[in-house]
Amino acid sequence: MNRKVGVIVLQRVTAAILMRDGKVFIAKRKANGLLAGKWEFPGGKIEKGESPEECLKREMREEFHIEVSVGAFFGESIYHYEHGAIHLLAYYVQWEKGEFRPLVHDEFKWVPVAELKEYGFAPADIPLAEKLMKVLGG
Ligand SMILES: Nc1nc2c([nH]c(=O)n2[C@H]2C[C@H](O)[C@@H](COP(=O)(O)OP(=O)(O)OP(=O)(O)O)O2)c(=O)[nH]1
Ligand SMILES: [Mg+2]
Repeated sequence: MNRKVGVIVLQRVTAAILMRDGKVFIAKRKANGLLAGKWEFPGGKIEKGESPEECLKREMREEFHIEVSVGAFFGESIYHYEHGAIHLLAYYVQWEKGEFRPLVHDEFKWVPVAELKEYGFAPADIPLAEKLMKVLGG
């Protein structure tokens, strides 16, 4: 369920922290639409009756054509955009099968954690990227 904070409703959104060989998977949002051209940890809005884990599996299938398993909770961030407030929930995910195919993003990349600061992330992601650099950035 989305959480109501006073009159504000937080839209719950999942984000995947997917690592391979010390690099993390990030994706660039489309050049048009919300947060155009910003980098993000891919995922999406949690639908009614869905757990965050189920949401991430669905989103990674819909957006990259891959199957993942979802591991530990990594961290969260609340951000108030003009288009609404979001509660971003990040989980470690593991690739299981399928070839990466960007179906809704303009681009994706595997980047060394220490280089995350060079990318223009969606504002809600910045605390998560910073946490990742602190935990894994070496
Ligand atoms: N997936 C994702 N969304 C993010 C991140 N950071 C961030 O601010 N957002 C915002 C953008 C949107 O306001 C909201 C939902 O993201 P989304 O556009 O991926 O939602 P979705 O996949 O369910 O797509 P749609 O059905 O709305 O088209 O969360 C992030 O790291 N990952
Ligand atoms: Mg999405």
